Amino acid sequence: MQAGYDVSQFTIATRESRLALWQAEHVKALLEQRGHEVALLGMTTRGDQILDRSLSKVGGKGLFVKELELALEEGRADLAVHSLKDVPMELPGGFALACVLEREDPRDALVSPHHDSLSALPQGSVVGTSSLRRIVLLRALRPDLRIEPLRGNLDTRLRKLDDGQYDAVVLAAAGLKRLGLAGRIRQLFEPEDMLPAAGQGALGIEIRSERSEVAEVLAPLASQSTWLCVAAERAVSRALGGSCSMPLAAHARFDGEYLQLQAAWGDPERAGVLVRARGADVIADAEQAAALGEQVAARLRAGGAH
Ligand SMILES: NCc1[nH]cc(CCC(=O)O)c1CC(=O)O
Repeated sequence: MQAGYDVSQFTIATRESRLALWQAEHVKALLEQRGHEVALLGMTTRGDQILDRSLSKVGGKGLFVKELELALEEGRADLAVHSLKDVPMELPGGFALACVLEREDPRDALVSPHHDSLSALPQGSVVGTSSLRRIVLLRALRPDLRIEPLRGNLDTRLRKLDDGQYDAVVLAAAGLKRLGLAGRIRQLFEPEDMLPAAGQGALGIEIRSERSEVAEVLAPLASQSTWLCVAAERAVSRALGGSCSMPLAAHARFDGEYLQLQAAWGDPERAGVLVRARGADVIADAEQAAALGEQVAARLRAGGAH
């Protein structure tokens, strides 16, 4: 144990969107069940403030985590809870992903006031999303749709849909379910049709690497099977230098022995160019999972991804 830290009491740094607060409260409750005292430190990040431009244009995933990392660095908080999908592949020096919790539904969902599925949308309907991954995958399924930018937290996106600005929007099922909004889902896309982003649906807990006593407290919250899946998914993204400006999808399934990994890459410059690759192997640890991810990334590259 390190001097100067009280290991029975923890502060969680969190963004203040309803989803981020739900996720932080979830981890708080899990730690409290184990007898720890936990406080939340809410903060606004640059990613929450910039709502008029797509993430890929303003600096990517790191925008949501930097302020939280500063709080960890300055000792104002001991851990930060993130949607793993928003966590960059390489953390800055001194920070570590201590724990990944069991994944919620990793699928994308269609929400629409008047239509039951993507295929039921009339020709030329307006679909809202700013995710480059969702844009290229939607184009592959329905080239006739008009895809319009949509940013903001979940509540903002649903409000814009309800205001009539879009015929449908595509959102992560996990966020909707966590906020009690599962009733708004009209269609859950099978991963084969709309391959999820690396880490989608999983929560990751970040700490300062030197705080091994915090890592020990978090260890019992971890899911080994989710850890192996996201190790493979994130390795695909890391190998391709993935960022928000690259349309990239990676999704793994693990049956306790065998890990199946699928990935897709779209050309940001040339609409319609979509490369898919897959791989599978018996996997026993995160290094092997990452190696499988690198293999699948190499297959994407061989198919034209760069
Ligand atoms: N990029 C924003 C974001 N980050 C995590 C989630 C949802 C929940 C998750 O994947 O854990 C969302 C919303 C969305 O993509 O619809």
